[in-house]
Amino acid sequence: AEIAVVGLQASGKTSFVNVIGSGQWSEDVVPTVAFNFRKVRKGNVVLKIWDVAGQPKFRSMWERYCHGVDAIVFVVDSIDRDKFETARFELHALISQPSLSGVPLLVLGNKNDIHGHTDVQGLIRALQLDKITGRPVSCYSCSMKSQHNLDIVLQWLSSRSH
Ligand SMILES: Nc1nc2c(ncn2[C@@H]2O[C@H](COP(=O)(O)OP(=O)(O)OP(=O)(O)O)[C@@H](O)[C@H]2O)c(=O)[nH]1
Ligand SMILES: [Mg+2]
Repeated sequence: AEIAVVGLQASGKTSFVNVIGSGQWSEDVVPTVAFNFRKVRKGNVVLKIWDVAGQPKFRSMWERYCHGVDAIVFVVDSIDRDKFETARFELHALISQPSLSGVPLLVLGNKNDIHGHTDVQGLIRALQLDKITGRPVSCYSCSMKSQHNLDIVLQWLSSRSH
């Protein structure tokens, strides 16, 4: 399956790819410039992953990397409520692109190892995920640090392969 990982800066996209790619968790990850590409083998599934940068100047590139993938993974920092509104805006702007119609969407509420994080119900409300139609949409709360829920995330991604 080919997957694009997008979301605001510091939400944990590169951490996600590192953890599922090599099991490697680190506190210091450098902010991504443009994108990284990585191939990850899980059982008999190969995931081709575009890890795209989240800083504002890179967001106009998201659509290009999402075009033609089997799934879009949108990572949210579930502790950083001040950024939910921007995340909602960027997510809806992205998926409203005609070129991305119907592409399955997985929203990850990351950093749930931190006390006070927003749960799945809160994320669905804050990001208005219930307004998204015409594609499969799932939302999980997870942590790259503790690896909580990464098994179901991988299962979801593997089921997108053909
Ligand atoms: N506590 C905690 N910190 C996390 C988690 N995931 C990522 N981080 C931290 O969040 C910071 C940003 O992580 P990155 O993976 O670089 O974020 P990114 O989304 O790739 O950022 P850009 O490349 O700038 O778009 C790093 O300091 C990580 O260690 C998590 O699950 N829990
Ligand atoms: Mg990154």
